[in-house]
Amino acid sequence: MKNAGTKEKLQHSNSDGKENDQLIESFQLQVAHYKKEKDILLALSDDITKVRDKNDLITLFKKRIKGLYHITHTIVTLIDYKEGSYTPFLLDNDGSPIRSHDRYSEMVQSHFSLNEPFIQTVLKSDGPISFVLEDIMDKPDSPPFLRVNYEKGVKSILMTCLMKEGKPMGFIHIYSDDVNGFSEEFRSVIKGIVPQISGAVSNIIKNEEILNKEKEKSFLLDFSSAIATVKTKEELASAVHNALRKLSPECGFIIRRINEDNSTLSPYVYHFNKQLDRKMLAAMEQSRFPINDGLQNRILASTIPLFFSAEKELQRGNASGYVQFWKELGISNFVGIRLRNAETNLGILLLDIEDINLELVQGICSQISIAMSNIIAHEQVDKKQNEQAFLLGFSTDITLVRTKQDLQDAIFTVLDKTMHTKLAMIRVIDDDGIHLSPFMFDRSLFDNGKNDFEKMSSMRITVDEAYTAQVLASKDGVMFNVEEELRNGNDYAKLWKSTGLKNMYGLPLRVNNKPIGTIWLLANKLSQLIVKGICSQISMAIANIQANEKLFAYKKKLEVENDYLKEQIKTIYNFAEIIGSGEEMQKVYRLMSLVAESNTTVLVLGETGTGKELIARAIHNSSPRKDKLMVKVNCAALPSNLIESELFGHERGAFTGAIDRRIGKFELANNSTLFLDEIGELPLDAQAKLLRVIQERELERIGGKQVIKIDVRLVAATNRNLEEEVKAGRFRADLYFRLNVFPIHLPPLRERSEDIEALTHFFVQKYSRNTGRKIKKIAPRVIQQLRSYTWPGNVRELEHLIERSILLSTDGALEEVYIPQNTDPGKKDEAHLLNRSLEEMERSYIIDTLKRCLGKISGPGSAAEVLQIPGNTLHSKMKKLNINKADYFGN
Ligand SMILES: Nc1ncnc2c1ncn2[C@@H]1O[C@H](COP(=O)(O)OP(=O)(O)OP(=O)(O)O)[C@@H](O)[C@H]1O
Repeated sequence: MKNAGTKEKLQHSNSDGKENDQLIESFQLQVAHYKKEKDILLALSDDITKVRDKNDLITLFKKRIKGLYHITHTIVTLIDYKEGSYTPFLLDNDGSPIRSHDRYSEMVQSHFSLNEPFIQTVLKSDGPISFVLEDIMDKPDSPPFLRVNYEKGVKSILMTCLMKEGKPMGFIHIYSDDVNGFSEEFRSVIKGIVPQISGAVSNIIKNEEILNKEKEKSFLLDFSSAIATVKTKEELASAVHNALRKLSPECGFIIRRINEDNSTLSPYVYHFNKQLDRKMLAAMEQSRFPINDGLQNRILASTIPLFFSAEKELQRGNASGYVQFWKELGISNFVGIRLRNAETNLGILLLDIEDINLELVQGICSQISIAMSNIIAHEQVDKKQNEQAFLLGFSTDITLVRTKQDLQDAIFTVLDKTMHTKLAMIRVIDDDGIHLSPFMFDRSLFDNGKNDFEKMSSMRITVDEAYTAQVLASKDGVMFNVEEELRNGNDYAKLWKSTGLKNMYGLPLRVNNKPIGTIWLLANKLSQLIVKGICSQISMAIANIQANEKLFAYKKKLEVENDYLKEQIKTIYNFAEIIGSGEEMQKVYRLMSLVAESNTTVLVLGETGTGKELIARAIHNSSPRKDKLMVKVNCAALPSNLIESELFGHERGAFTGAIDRRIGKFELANNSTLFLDEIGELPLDAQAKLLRVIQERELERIGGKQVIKIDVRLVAATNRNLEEEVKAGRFRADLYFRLNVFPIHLPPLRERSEDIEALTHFFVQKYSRNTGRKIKKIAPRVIQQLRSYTWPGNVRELEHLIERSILLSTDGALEEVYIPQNTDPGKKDEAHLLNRSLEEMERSYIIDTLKRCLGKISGPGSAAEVLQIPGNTLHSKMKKLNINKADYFGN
């Protein structure tokens, strides 16, 4: 249009030379103008091609365009079609007046509507379009930035669309403080460079996207390597905090974990940059927030992060205290994302953030989920190990339990201190099999409800009582929720409630699968493993205490009926082959007579050579099983690889070398007695197998499939201190329990020197017969010598000594015995002796001798005779050394 007009003018002014000259001049000016415009365009387009990022573009506006034309500032906005708005993308407004406007930062962050008439005009215009601000700024719907500019002295604006693939992608806004600030040339230049600037902006956006993607990738890589080393909750909290800080410095977070009840969530780890009220925080940490609160359940069900407003949640009626808490902290909006490993929901992540990069947060969440599953798995393993260690400790404590008081101490220590659990009651089933009597309880528990407790604990209930029956019928016990029971009208629950604990656990106590009572524990929570372990230990201990109590009662009774029983022992039980009638052996006979006829397991304890096997045989021979042979296993003599096959037998081909089927000792002893000699020597793995067979009273041969029921009475013997062995971990506590049902202690020979004479006669007779040397007389000196020796090898040693001495005897008389001079125990004593004064040694030697001579000071068989000093001398020595009757008859 412009060119056509100039040509017309040229043709009209041909007649007038001056006018013509002017025209030519004007034409030349125009041409010069176009040339300049073209040069500017060329130079600018050259510069635009070099634009790589936002800064380059800003420099282009700031330095190049501002250098050519008088403008105040330039802004590039981008269109968001989804939102129907446009928003600032790039600002060249360094020295511009509007920076000092109050609403400047608001403008920079605003999204302006695409629907308003002003911007619609720009969109429809073919090329740059300018406006005088005063004309348009106050029209309804005009964008506020027009007025903001005007208020800072800006007068006009030139706008043009940036295009991408034939569609507007944004706008260039150019401002001037002159009402007619935009010349034709300027418009033309801007129009000329718009396509290139559009291209440059597209490239910048693309580059920024790539850059952001790279940043995300490296962020996630950093986070994943930080989280790979996380082992504890604390480390997880700090890894998440460090990562989130990079995304948004003020971002607080909380991870909640789904509780074992599967219906609530509790805080797991968290971090807030706010000042938190400690009390509130502690309350929050303890809380269990129901999953189905309309927020947590939505997060857990959603594959994508969800945005929430605290205010709206409260309006909606979300009753979970945490929303109010968050609001009070000043958190108005937050994002919730589920934490899930494989198909399992672990918990949720809540972020105090308004704007998030979805992909990034999802990446973070999957890393957190993995770390969390690992930590939980670790925690579970630790917990199991602790529980097992705890049970082991408990089992050692229980091993030492002899009395009710011991058991009470052990239980209270363990339950109260370690498990935060209270023993409400142990009831045991009476002999009638119907009633249950209170056995033990923690009185302190019921301080608030003393009367109720007295009333209830004195009640003798039966096995049919509803709660007891339910517990006895259960496999692993029943848990009663105190509140629920209270609502259901359970009379006991009032009492339970007074303790402040949440649950009552009723558990059956069983020995050999036979119910012996119930135990009632109050706790907030109890682990299955611990409950089971403790119950079986306590059951065993109660059974042992009961057996001991019965034994004690029997003993008492026996003392009263001593004479009668002595007679009975003689007539009914034939322990003829056992020599010794002193007080110590009488005690042994009494115990034997008590247990012989039953099927009770007997544990014979005593030093080597004290006659344990002899006692075992006597018990068998006095039992109803006497018609079958007693089967003996020497546990110390079994090669470890054959123990199992020896005890339980094997099938043909069960292992290399198993050519034939073999019947084990257990099977062999069916309906008879199995004597397990030297049981303390049995290796631990064999102990476990033995325990199983004893418990279940059935076995399978190695390599066999058939379960064989056995009816075997067990008698075990050892010269070891099994309690010590249990403590040292060499003997299983549970096996010890099974064996220690009825212990019989055999006294060492040195403690029953009153039997030495009878034993000597017995062995002299036995070996006279065997060797054909008839001994008619034993010198009294010999007996004295034998009584004064300590007999570390006990009766066996005496037996061998007599056998040897007979061979060396002459003339049918035993005049001499060859007692060893130095024995090991003597050596042990040496060190002890060296530390004692001569007087002390003399004193204790005289007391020992007096004891052995049953207090006889002078005359035949007396201490004076043994010491080879006159009786008077011994008397005066005793006086000098202050030896009284009580010293040698005291114990
Ligand atoms: N009171 C006794 N009367 C008669 N003989 C006895 C008596 N006590 C032990 N003996 C004899 O002493 C020897 C050793 O006894 P036994 O083998 O029963 O002892 P033990 O305690 O089982 O020994 P170890 O612990 O070494 O196996 C046997 O010959 C036994 O007959």
